[in-house]
Amino acid sequence: MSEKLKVAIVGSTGYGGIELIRLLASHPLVEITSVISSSSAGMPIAEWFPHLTDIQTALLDDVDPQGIKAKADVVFTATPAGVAAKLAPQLLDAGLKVIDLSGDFRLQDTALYEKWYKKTPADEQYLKQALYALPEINGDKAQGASFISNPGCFVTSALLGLVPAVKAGWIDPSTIIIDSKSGVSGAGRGASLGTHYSELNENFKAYKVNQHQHVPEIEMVLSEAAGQEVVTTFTPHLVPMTRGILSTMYATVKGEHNAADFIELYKQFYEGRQFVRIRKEGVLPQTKEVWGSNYCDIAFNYDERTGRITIISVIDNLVKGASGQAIQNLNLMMGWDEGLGLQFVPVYP
Ligand SMILES: NC(=O)C1=CN([C@@H]2O[C@H](COP(=O)(O)OP(=O)(O)OC[C@H]3O[C@@H](n4cnc5c(N)ncnc54)[C@H](OP(=O)(O)O)[C@@H]3O)[C@@H](O)[C@H]2O)C=CC1
Ligand SMILES: CC(=O)N[C@@H](CCC(=O)OP(=O)(O)O)C(=O)O
Repeated sequence: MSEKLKVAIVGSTGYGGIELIRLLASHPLVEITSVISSSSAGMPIAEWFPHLTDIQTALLDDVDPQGIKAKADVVFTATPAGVAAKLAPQLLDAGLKVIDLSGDFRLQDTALYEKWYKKTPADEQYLKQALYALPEINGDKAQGASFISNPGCFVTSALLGLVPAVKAGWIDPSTIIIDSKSGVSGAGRGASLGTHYSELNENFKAYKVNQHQHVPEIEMVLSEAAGQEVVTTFTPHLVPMTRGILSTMYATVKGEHNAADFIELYKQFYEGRQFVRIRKEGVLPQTKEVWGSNYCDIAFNYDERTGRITIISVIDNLVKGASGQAIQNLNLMMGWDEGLGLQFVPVYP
């Protein structure tokens, strides 16, 4: 058998990094050769995360681009906003291929990044090198890429549900409203006031209404699909569950199209793609039905009284919303089947 591709993970002790380790452990063509930590180098990762005992026995490495290059060919950066903006250029200069899970390279417009992320943007020279890749929408461009920017979790759930209808001109893009609910692992592993148990348990709240950093990313892709500038209303919510995003999208239908027509349109659009499943009419998706998997399940309801379509999508934020999608992008980058190492049946119940 030919040698496996060597990959490294920066941010391996965070939720996205730990999920990369879980998923890549059964990837047939990939070997994790370095797990990296900015705060705990030298420590065995399994000591911190005992669920990795006998699975990932390596010691955590330093964040050292040359050292990473000595061990790996591809590196995932699963780091907080602002970190990859500085680190990815060093990794690229060291000769590594990079897949960044953060928002640092998703927006080409640096002023837009500064406005929504409130961080210093990446150097434009490196921004231009990044390919923003949502596999089912523009994944055909990923093969041979050296630097991929992975989409956001809310963004993935919203765009997979909206792009086919926008591209077909079946909905009025100016009427789109996106209402998303996320499990708390979406906020990462770090403790914060808003995410600890007694604040979260038995609670349900909206946050960053029309101010979430995913707004410009959603609008960037919808505008391209529509061929005109699209602005949207986006409200994220935090739900007291660990994993999962459910997005409900509303829009006014243009022309005569009912739910059955939408089902047919989406089936055609996603034909041959492994990870988008279109539901039968009346079978609404639940987050549990994609838990631990790379699937995005989508359903439709058309209301004749209002002329609006309601589109509901579910994903696991840590898989299709982050690490699974990053591996799907790695597969496409390498020219492999996009589903390699990702064909998990959702965990149920
Ligand atoms: N959680 C989710 O559902 C999703 C997350 N994302 C994005 O992916 C990225 C990672 O998210 P997530 O794993 O949840 O976040 P976490 O906060 O759980 O983990 C981030 C990790 O980054 C490491 N880190 C922090 N600062 C640095 C630094 N200066 N240099 C190198 N490493 C650093 C930390 O580990 P250490 O101290 O060991 O270095 C930490 O464990 C974020 O940008 C997030 O927005 C995107 C989609 C979904
Ligand atoms: C529940 C929760 O807090 N979710 C995170 C989404 C994290 C994410 O996807 O981060 P990027 O900015 O890298 O896209 C949030 O709302 O900020």
